[in-house]
This record gives sequence, structure tokens and C-alpha cells, in this order.
Amino acid sequence: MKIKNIIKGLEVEKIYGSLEKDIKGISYDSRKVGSNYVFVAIEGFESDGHKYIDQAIEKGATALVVTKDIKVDEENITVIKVKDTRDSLARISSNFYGNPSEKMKLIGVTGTNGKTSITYLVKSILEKANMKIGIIGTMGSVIGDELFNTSNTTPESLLIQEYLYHMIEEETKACVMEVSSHSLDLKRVEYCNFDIGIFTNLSRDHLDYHNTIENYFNAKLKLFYMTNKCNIINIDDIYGRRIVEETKDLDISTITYGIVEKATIYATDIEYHLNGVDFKLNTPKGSIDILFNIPGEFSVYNALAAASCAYYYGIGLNTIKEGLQSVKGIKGRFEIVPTNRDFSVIIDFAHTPDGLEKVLTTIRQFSEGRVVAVFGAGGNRDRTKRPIMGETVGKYADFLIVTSDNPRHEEPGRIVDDVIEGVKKVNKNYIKIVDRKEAIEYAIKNARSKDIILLAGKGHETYTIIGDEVLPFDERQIVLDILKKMEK
Ligand SMILES: CC(=O)N[C@H]1[C@@H](OP(=O)(O)OP(=O)(O)OC[C@H]2O[C@@H](n3ccc(=O)[nH]c3=O)[C@H](O)[C@@H]2O)O[C@H](CO)[C@@H](O)[C@@H]1O[C@H](C)C(=O)N[C@@H](C)C(=O)N[C@H](CCC(=O)O)C(=O)O
Ligand SMILES: Nc1ncnc2c1ncn2[C@@H]1O[C@H](COP(=O)(O)OP(=O)(O)OP(=O)(O)O)[C@@H](O)[C@H]1O
Repeated sequence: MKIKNIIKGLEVEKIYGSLEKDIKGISYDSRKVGSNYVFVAIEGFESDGHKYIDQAIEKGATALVVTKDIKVDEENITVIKVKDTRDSLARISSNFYGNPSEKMKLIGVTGTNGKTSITYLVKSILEKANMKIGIIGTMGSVIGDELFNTSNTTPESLLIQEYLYHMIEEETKACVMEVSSHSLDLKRVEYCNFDIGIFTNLSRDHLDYHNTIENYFNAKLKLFYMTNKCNIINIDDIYGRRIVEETKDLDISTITYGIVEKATIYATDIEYHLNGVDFKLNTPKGSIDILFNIPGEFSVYNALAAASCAYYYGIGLNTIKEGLQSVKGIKGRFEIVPTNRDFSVIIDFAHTPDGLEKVLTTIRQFSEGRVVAVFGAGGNRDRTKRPIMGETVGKYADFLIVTSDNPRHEEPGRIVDDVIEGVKKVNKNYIKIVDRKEAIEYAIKNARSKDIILLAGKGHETYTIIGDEVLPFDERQIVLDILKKMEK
């Protein structure tokens, strides 16, 4: 594609050199530049892409997108100066891949908790309506029948556009994408043509990045100004109500969902049990009973969000029911590990104070024995939430084993101590076992009849991150190995 076509719609300050060159690819990482590429120099948090321009040229870049004045051989290298290279990366990536989001139904899901769960529920319902669906999110990206692992929940704009392009090639009709607050702030989803935006909830998280809850909220709010057709909002959440208020003059539809406040789509007759939750799904076009296989009130909210999306697309109640009921579980979300013992083990991805509260209150509803929590907090991520997580778990669990969870570059024992600060305020029944495998072993070896052991934080992850190393760590397998060892 010619440079002049790639830069269509780009807000350009200055251009040096020819726009007639053919471009074979785009990269914002000098190490990944190939022959006849555009290199986009980004001023990041750790480093500055402008420092790597020589390397990018050596590797074959023939065009540069920059924010700073630079000196290069203008005969051979085209230089495009812009105000914002993250925004420009999104624009040129979308152009390069033929603006794929305009050729499909794109659904964005944002909020602190529930994003991944909702993407899988939406996929299940739309598939029952015979639509081929792609996913972009924490558990990787689903394109056709393949799963591609990504390190971010919402990848960089270049990768998003590339994935959407491949989805179109696979004749995918819709894509449901988790939209993190970081991605909204860092313009990864700019120029994505969203049909629908879904808001789940907002609670304390990522303050290492956003500093204040208000900034965090404002980042999320951006999505609801980007959608073209419909915003789907959890009206029981205080921030959900703010989004409805702030966007009320936009020329798009709003569907609210909830259990408490008056909503367009709502649940009644809710009956909770350990293996799921039954409820009546009410819509302006009628009601239907749902037997949902993931327990907890939070699951009702996730199901309502997915049902609202399907409802907007005119999918009938019976198909919505079929789609919701055919989800037997989502990996690492309230996943019950089969132990064949008189105690239970549940793996759950809860890693925020709110997520932990939701999963523990759900367990509390059915527990006949003790609730034992094995959990920790991630390293190099929001430190302020650690004691709050500790206090939350301290409130709801009978016994706590505080351990590691992806320490990254931090000293694991110190992270555990940060969590224990909060635990101590409300509960004295805890121990510190920094090694997570040993912590799980302790919980299982000391389990009593009817105990429910919650392994919180890792969810679907089958690895642990220590320093820069990603080491195998599959809690399902670890539990089974410990049980086997105990049989000997
Ligand atoms: C804070 C943050 O989000 N940082 C993201 C950001 O990095 P950065 O801009 O700071 O990059 P940098 O290291 O300073 O480098 C600047 C530029 O120089 C380039 N470079 C660097 C070295 C070199 O040799 N050559 C070169 O060209 C880099 O490619 C980059 O373009 O841009 C990078 C490229 O897109 C992202 O990978 C990176 O995400 C990091 C890995 C990250 O961990 N982000 C987390 C916090 C995140 O985004 N999380 C959210 C939410 C998850 C949740 O909900 O829990 C997510 O969506 O995943
Ligand atoms: N609607 C919800 N409200 C509160 N907690 C929830 C909700 N849905 C799920 N959870 C809890 O949060 C955990 C993470 O759920 P999920 O992966 O769907 O959220 P997420 O927003 O995608 O999180 P992340 O972006 O960090 O992956 C679940 O394992 C569960 O404990």
C-alpha cells in the first residue's frame, strides 16, 4: 500500500519525502521492523521510540512517523511529523488493514470485573444465532478456530487491526473485545468502529496507572462516546448511572440492565445454588427462565449484559436462553476442580477487592464448612489495592493463606506483607506461605470435611511471572498432583 493511502485521515504537521513509496508493514518496535516498513516512534513510559530510529532504518524502514524534529536522509526516508504517534499508529494501522472494524459488528466491553466472562457469553449467544464471532481479550484472541495468546487484555492498535483483518478473512461477522482503561487512555482502540459498548461495573483497580478513581472512570467513559449504535449499561452500578447521565444527549440507543434499579433488561425470581443460578430474564419483548451454569449474583449481571447485546441485535429469547445455558463454565471463573473428596476446591480469577468480595460472598451462601482462601496480589501493579484485598478476604474467609501471585520484579515476601496489613485489621486466622505451590499444598493437606478452598487470582493462567521469567504453573494440575501424592 502506498504511504499516501496509509496516512489518509491522519493529522499531519509536516511531511518530508515521497508519499508514493509502497509500504509492506508497520511497526512501533524497531526490533520488529522489516524491509519497506513504516516505523512509528512512540514516547513511552520506559523508553522513547525516537532513540531507535537508526536501528529501524537499518532494518528496512523507509518511512517514519515521529513527534520530534529528526535528521535523516530525506532522499530515501519519508518523515511524517505528527502531534501524537499513538493516535497516528491507530489511524495508519486501520488504513493499512482496510479499516476492518467498519466491515463487522464490533462490540466493546469495559469495566473492572466481568469483561472476559461477558465476551464468552456474547460469543455463545451470537453463535446460536448462526453468526461467526471473534474475541479479543485477556484469555487471548479467537480468530476462526484458532486462539492467539496476547500479553495485554487489549493489545496495541496495530495488533487489534491485524486481528480484525484476519477475522474478516475468516468471514467473522462480529467481534467482541475487552476494552481496558489502559487501552482507552493509550489510544489502542482509536478508529475502531464500535457498534455497541457494554459497561459492567467500576471499583478500585489500576490506581498505579490512573492515580485516582475519577481518572479511571473518565478513561472508561471514553468508550461510550465512541460507540455508533448502542450503549449497554449496568444501571445498578453508581458509575453506570453516571455514564447514562453523561451520554443521554448522544444520538444512539441506551439499554440498561440490572437487578435492583428499574432497567430495560432485568432479572427476577433469582435462585442461587453452588452449581449455578436460576433466574427469569425480562425484556420489553417478553420473559424467559434461564438455568445458568455459573453461580453468583455477579453471573446474573454478566448474563444480563450478554442478553442485552443479543436483544439489541434482535435475537429471540429462545436463542438467548440456548446461548446462555450452553456455557458450562469459563476457564478460571468459579471453576470447580474435581477432587473426589469431602471438601471442594474452586479456582477463580478474582484479583480486585470487588472481584474477591463477589466470589467469597457467593461461596459463603452455600458453605457448610470453613471457607479457606489462598491468594496474593500481583507485583509491579497497583500497590494501594493490596491491603484492601487482604481486608476484604479477611472479612469473608475463615482461614487465609496469603501467598504470591505473579510477583514480577518485586520481592514476593514484601507483597505478601502488604496484603497482610489489611488482613490483620479484621482476621487473625491467617498464615504467610510465600511459595504458592506450598500454600496450596498446606490448604489441601489441612482441609476439613465440607471446607471450600478458594484459589484466587490465577484463574485461567497456567503460568507464574517471576522477574522476566514466565514459568509453568497450572493450579488444576497442582491440586491433582497434591491429592495423588497424599494417596500414597
Ligand atoms: C503502561 C503500559 O501500558 N505500557 C504499554 C506501552 O509501553 P511503553 O509505551 O511504556 O513502551 P516503552 O517500553 O516506553 O517503549 C517506547 C517505545 O519504544 C519502542 N522500542 C523500545 C525498545 C527498542 O529497542 N526499540 C523500540 O522501538 C517500544 O516498542 C515503544 O513503542 O506500550 C506498549 C506497546 O503497546 C505496551 O506493551 C505496554 O504495556 C505494558 C506491557 C503493560 O503491562 N501494560 C499493562 C499495565 C496494561 O496495559 N494492562 C491493561 C489492563 C489489564 C487488566 O485489565 O488487568 C491491558 O489492556 O492489558
Ligand atoms: N460482573 C462481575 N462483577 C464483579 N465481579 C465479577 C464479575 N464477573 C466476574 N467477576 C469476578 O472477577 C473475576 C474476573 O472475571 P473476568 O475475567 O470476567 O473479569 P475481567 O474484567 O475480564 O478481568 P481482567 O480484565 O482483569 O481479565 C471472576 O473470576 C470473578 O471472581
